[in-house]
Amino acid sequence: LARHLPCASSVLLTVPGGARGALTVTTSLLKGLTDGCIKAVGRADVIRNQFSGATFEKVIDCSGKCVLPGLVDAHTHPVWAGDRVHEFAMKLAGASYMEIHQAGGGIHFTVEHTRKATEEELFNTFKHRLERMRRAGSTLVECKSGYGLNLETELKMLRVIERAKQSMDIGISSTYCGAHSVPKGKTATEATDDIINNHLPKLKELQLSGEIHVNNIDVFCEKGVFDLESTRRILQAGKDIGLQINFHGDELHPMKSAELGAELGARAISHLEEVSDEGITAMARAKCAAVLLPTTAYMLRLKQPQARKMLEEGVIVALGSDFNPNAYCFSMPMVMHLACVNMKMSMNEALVAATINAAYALGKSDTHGSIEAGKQGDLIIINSPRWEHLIYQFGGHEALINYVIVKGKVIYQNEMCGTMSSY
Ligand SMILES: N=CN[C@@H](CCC(=O)O)C(=O)O
Ligand SMILES: [Zn+2]
Repeated sequence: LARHLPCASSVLLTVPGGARGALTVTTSLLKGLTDGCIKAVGRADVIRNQFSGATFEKVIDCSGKCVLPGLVDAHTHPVWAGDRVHEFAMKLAGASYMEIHQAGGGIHFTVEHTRKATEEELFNTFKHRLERMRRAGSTLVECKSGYGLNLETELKMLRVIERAKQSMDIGISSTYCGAHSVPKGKTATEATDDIINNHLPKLKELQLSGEIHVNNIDVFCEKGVFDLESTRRILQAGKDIGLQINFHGDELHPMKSAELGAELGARAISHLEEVSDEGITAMARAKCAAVLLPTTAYMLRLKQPQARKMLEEGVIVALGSDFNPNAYCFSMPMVMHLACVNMKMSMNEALVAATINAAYALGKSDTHGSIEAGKQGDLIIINSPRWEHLIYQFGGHEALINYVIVKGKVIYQNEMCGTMSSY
């Protein structure tokens, strides 16, 4: 069924844990998704023989199309109320991200609105955003809390994420990000103590009772937000209750976040525009993934993270949309395009970063991120015989993504894709 699969990239081979893409597969057929998992990948004739007695609920003819792994978005902030389009105008007029933040806008603005919103309102907008992400090809998404900053609202956000995890056909890795900003009225040390003494024990209790299932702990390690010492304390306390460390670091100022993350055994660090050379070496050695966020560097006109140097040094480079009220982008195809043009990644490297390496950043590369027998059947089908069109057609994915399949179930079929290829 599948005519083309993406070709291998050397980056892929650096992924530890035996994770590989479908990229060594020279097959022309993929068939037989049951129990949500891929049963076999191989040549058409071999698979036909192997499954000659089997029946299929649905057979999709992929002649002239490409089958790719579902895209993995390794960094999003999708639960919030109140947009910040007015701040976009301020930034275009010259205000910096930190100027707006320090004047009480930015994250603080969103916190004010999110605290006031009901759980139902937050769930409805979140659901709609996840649907838009799926239509852009994402089948596994990391979702953060972080617009509550007090225990009550952080838990409200985590419950909303949990509800989507249980009820929607999309993979979610959830992240507690109570240290996204220092709440008004508290110092960073007071906020750190509150998180360690109140938030995390409650989280542990809810994890144990099975009410929520949080995967990662996050901190915004930045000058004027949480310094290195507070970051260390929070991340260590999160690790102690079983969460994977996955945090914001070295974005606007060099903080030695990468060095800290490598030392603490972080699974991933995001942003890294200001990472040091030593930080890059430490991340490569510690197999700590770098989650690069091209939309943010673009939107805020930041210096680009050094993707090429990271790749050359063997860092596992992943990509995320960073969807949030500052960077309003749902689309991993757009993110891959920006990564290629602005960060000088090749298209193969960008695809690897948006699939298997992003899955690695979430601790899920054994089950997600590539087309392999035994892995979860998360796929997208592109209406073009060359998969590179997904990146090349900037903003064109709406007409290119023909099907989105999660756990072997078609969850989106695009009526815009007729009989003609979209190229
Ligand atoms: N840098 C910190 N957090 C977000 C921005 C969140 C916001 O501005 O609301 C980010 O990853 O870009
Ligand atoms: Zn972020």
